[in-house]
Amino acid sequence: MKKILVLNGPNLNLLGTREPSQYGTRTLADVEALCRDTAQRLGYAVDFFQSNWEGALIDKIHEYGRLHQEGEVVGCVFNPGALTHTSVALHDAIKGVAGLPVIECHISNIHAREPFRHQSWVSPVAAGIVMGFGVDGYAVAIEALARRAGHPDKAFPG
Ligand SMILES: O=C1C[C@@](O)(C(=O)O)C[C@@H](O)[C@@H]1O
Repeated sequence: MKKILVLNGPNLNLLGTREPSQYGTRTLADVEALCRDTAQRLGYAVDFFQSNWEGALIDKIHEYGRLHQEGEVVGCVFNPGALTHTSVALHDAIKGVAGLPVIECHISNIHAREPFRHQSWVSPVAAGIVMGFGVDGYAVAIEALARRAGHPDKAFPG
């Protein structure tokens, strides 16, 4: 079964208790279950990873860039957290593994928030962006990757 990497950056381990008015009450474990269910329905497996460390996220992007070239991985759903707004290194990592489709995913609509959140270093190198749908956005991003990978019949049922 081909894989989708779901990658989460800093502070997303706190989901459930972190600013619930902004991010809701579902935990990262709930997000993982949602991602696994959605991917399984579409015929994919999920590798799920969270880190508060920029370098660990960069290493994962490099690793899954290689796995994508080998045909094992169809893409990555990436919520970079606050690194979205600061990290040229993540921008370069995604650019450096050109070919790995990365869907940038945010729980909140970053454009409806503070001005410092309006800039994303990831957007220019993303295959697509999902934001503002709460944690359901992860499922939307996985379905979008499945469509990209050539299973339009299985994506967005109903
Ligand atoms: O950590 C996060 C979460 C976030 O990426 C989101 O999912 O809405 C938005 C970022 O601005 C913030 O720093």
